[in-house]
Amino acid sequence: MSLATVKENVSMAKNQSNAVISTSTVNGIVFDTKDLNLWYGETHALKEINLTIHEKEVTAIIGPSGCGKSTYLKTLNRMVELVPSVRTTGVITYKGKSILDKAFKVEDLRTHVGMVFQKPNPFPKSIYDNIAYGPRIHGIRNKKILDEIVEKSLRGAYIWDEVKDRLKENAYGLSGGQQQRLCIARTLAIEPDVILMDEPTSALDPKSTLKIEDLVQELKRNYSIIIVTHNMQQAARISDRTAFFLDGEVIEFNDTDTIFTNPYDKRTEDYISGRFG
Ligand SMILES: Nc1ncnc2c1ncn2[C@@H]1O[C@H](COP(=O)(O)OP(=O)(O)OP(=O)(O)O)[C@@H](O)[C@H]1O
Repeated sequence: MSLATVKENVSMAKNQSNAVISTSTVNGIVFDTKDLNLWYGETHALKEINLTIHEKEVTAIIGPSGCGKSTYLKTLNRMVELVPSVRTTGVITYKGKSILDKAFKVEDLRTHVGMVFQKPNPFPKSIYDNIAYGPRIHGIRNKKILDEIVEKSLRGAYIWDEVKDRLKENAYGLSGGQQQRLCIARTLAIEPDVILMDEPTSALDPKSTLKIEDLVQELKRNYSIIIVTHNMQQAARISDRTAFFLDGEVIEFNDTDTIFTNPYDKRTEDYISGRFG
């Protein structure tokens, strides 16, 4: 049984219990955020956020340090709930279903929404086991199927040729750039729809950064990608739409060309031209 079949069965079971994750988007929108506010204790970190994330596009989130970029990203897979003092108001829908509802199981959400972090964080396991980890959790034990998933995921993250002869070696033996592509492959192995990337290249050298940027361009054929970046050139190079955050608010959200060539808000212009941040 493939991972896709396992997920389909889970989805069908959910169907019967009324908490469905649909496979199709509503008007090509994967995530729709309406009037989202978030507080960490007394800190009002997100203020009236309204944003739509479109299918099979790259959406960049830019803005100065502390403006709420990572917080927003982490609301989309509900990782932010790990902070005990967090409180939210407003609505986020994923393919039409409200994900902040308690009825929406966070484990289901995370099989559809993968995440790649700033620092590559492979498990202290072999390259093979890093990729097979998620599918095994989903109950896949068949060696042939696992082999196929491992190869497909590593190919998908453009690292197969570099590691195919050393799958049994510990992932810590890879370079930083290779580790980050391995982590992307690990995300692909759970067959998500959406990949969240929180400054995925900030710990990498320019060559590895370009490889990840090329990879993102390839991945958007099959996935919707949301990337937080401090690197303005990167946002301009690889994204279709860009949201500019400032002090917890979305100041401007538009197609990337417009944001970088003809922003309507002076604060966006000042930020992208390096006057602050
Ligand atoms: N776990 C937390 N507990 C309390 N406050 C937090 C927590 N995480 C973030 N904050 C606060 O929320 C605000 C937004 O932080 P966030 O990390 O989302 O910003 P950011 O734009 O991603 O910053 P950076 O670019 O520096 O990573 C900041 O004021 C920050 O101090």
